[in-house]
Amino acid sequence: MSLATTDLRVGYGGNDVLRGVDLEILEGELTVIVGPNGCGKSTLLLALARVLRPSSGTVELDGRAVSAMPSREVARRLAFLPQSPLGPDGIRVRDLVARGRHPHQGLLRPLTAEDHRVVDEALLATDTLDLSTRRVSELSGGQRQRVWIAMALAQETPLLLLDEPTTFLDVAHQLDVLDTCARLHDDGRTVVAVLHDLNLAVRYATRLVLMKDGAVVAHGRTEDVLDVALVEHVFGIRAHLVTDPEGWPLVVPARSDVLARRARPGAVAPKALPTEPLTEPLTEPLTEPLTGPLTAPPSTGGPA
Ligand SMILES: Nc1ncnc2c1ncn2[C@@H]1O[C@H](COP(=O)(O)OP(=O)(O)OP(=O)(O)O)[C@@H](O)[C@H]1O
Repeated sequence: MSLATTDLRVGYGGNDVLRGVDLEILEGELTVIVGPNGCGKSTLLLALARVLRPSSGTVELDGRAVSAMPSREVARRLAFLPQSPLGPDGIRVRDLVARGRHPHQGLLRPLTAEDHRVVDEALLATDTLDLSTRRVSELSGGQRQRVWIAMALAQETPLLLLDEPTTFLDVAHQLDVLDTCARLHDDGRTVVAVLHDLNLAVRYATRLVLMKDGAVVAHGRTEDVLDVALVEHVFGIRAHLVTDPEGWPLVVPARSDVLARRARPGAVAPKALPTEPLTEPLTEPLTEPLTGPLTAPPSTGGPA
């Protein structure tokens, strides 16, 4: 299952957002697309999923132009979770997830036992089984997001395109969703996800795509692409590349000029976890209270 774009230009109302994107999504890889707000990540996914028609260039799925493929055939090969999916009014969780089976069902045929098994599996994988009789409209943002992911999983496609699947999720559920992506990848599926958390992207992606201003500025194996100068260029920030205690690379933004004026490094020292019951607050007060205006330049000029 390969997906590739050639000189892809696509946008809205006659204005191209993507400015000639050449990209190959390799089969069996977990590709993560990162880039600043408005750079065209969602637009790229919409074009890959055949929702947006290119103004020029092509998107090819297994060597065939997606624009020439019937919707049902595309839906059997790729599942697409958009950024803000909309479901029918009043639909319940299980019924929404079951809609993922549509490309596999005959016209007006009821769900088979196999369909029900796949729906159950998708609900289980996204920790939404206990929500199955609830109305989707009455769920929290994070619960709803997991239900939509379940629907995409129920489609059982070799290729999954997920636009910000971790939005609205607390950190534990973000990890659950990304672990699910990693498991799907381990099972041989091709996964493409847009993520905003660069560090989670680096942990989970086997391939990384960096976008800026409607163009792909770098793509390749995560370890080859990850470069602090590139991250600084793409996001317009200053950053440090460090290693976390488990050996993972970690991109840490350098403190902003505003933060640099607010406190000196070490003013609030991290404290080890207490072995005794807490008798005092975890945060230590500043040893020297701030007396100057918040906007005053640092007296020391920053860290030594
Ligand atoms: N429906 C639309 N009509 C007109 N312009 C649009 C539409 N959707 C997106 N755009 C514009 O296209 C550009 C790219 O948007 P896109 O949603 O692809 O960016 P993104 O990288 O996914 O951003 P974000 O990280 O904020 O989700 C932006 O300038 C945006 O304003």
